[in-house]
Amino acid sequence: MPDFFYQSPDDMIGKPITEIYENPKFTDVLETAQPVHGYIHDLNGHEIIASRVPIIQDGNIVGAVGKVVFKDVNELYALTKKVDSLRSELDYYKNTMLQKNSSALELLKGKNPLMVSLVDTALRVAKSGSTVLLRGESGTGKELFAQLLHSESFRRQGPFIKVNCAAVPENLLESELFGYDEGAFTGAIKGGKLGKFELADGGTLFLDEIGDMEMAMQAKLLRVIQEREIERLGSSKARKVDVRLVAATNRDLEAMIRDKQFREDLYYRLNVVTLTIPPLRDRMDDVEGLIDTFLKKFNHQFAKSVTEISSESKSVLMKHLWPGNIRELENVIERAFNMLDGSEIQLKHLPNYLQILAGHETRPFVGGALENILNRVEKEALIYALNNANGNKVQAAKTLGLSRAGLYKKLIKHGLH
Ligand SMILES: Nc1ncnc2c1ncn2[C@@H]1O[C@H](COP(=O)(O)OP(=O)(O)OP(=O)(O)O)[C@@H](O)[C@H]1O
Repeated sequence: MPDFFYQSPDDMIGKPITEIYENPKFTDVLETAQPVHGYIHDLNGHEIIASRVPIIQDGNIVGAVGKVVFKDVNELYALTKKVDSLRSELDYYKNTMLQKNSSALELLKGKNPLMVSLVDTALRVAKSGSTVLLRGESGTGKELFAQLLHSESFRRQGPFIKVNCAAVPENLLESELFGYDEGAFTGAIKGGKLGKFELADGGTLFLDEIGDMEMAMQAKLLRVIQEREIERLGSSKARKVDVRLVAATNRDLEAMIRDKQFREDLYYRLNVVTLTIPPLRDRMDDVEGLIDTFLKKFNHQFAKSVTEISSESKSVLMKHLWPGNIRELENVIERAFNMLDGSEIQLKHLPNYLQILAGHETRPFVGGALENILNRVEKEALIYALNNANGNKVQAAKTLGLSRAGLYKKLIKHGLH
């Protein structure tokens, strides 16, 4: 315990506080009667975190108490770092738990031959430690594959850290990935901050939506992949990191390279092993199994016992093209759980855009001229995207990869405006 006052208690008792140490702040509390918690304060050369609280008797201030919460501000910074790292770990375990205790492997095992061989390849690749690029439409299960690559690797005891490159503002991504040293920039937390690369040391770093990373950041990432070391912002010290990289995207990276939006050299570094996850419409033989998985998951989550799904509903689910893939199917089942009161999912528990399929004899892509089929599919995708975005056209346009004007044109064409 540091000596804050450089005097013995006997020398201090009974003296005015202003004679013990220079602290006009402490006397504030006697005047304002307002408690202040957790402020950083220089106490005779020690940077502490303290609280001050008034003592009030019969409505009058009779004194005040000051309490040192952290005797050295660096203790708090160390704690913040620890919390940061624990939070990341917690996210990973929470996610795993949310899969209702099923491992990624259990979930990904399906009937579809394409998937069976993909999971087989993933299991082999998991052990190698090579960088993996996961490709596939949104909602196909790329993150689940990333978890599989981690949990089946020799790094499974290490951390699994995810960064969504599209969700972190461009100017923050660098410090998010590489961290920073104290004083790196205005507003930087004292004591610095660990980046995700360092947090993932000994484990796996999952870079989701890598196609949304800015070119300048891509160059920095490339350097880290090549050197296997990072430099925190504001530091010139290189730090070795032992991280297995898994990246994912639903973007057309090859087209982006042609448009000079994605670096070719980074592409080759990431593309050591590529796993392309098929869209759900190409593996309809897995739909039934997935429905069962989600029934179990939501029975558990909602404490219900839904055991049936009407044949009409089932046939609609087998007919739909699932532009939102497994995420869409999962949402549809979750929505049904919110609607039903009995133990059977019926047509009325499904969203409107699915109910209208009940009258159709076939899937939209069966029968007729290709142009008509594409039109039907397009219309369904529009309805789905709008529905999923709660009618928000800007968001729906973004999901569909259309400009706003482009979306309006298509809505008019299908009479959906
Ligand atoms: N085989 C599966 N069994 C059960 N749930 C699955 C399966 N595959 C995916 N899911 C679930 O579907 C949802 C979407 O999966 P995930 O987030 O892995 O997709 P994604 O391809 O990474 O999507 P995005 O590109 O939008 O990030 C998640 O809730 C996931 O748990």
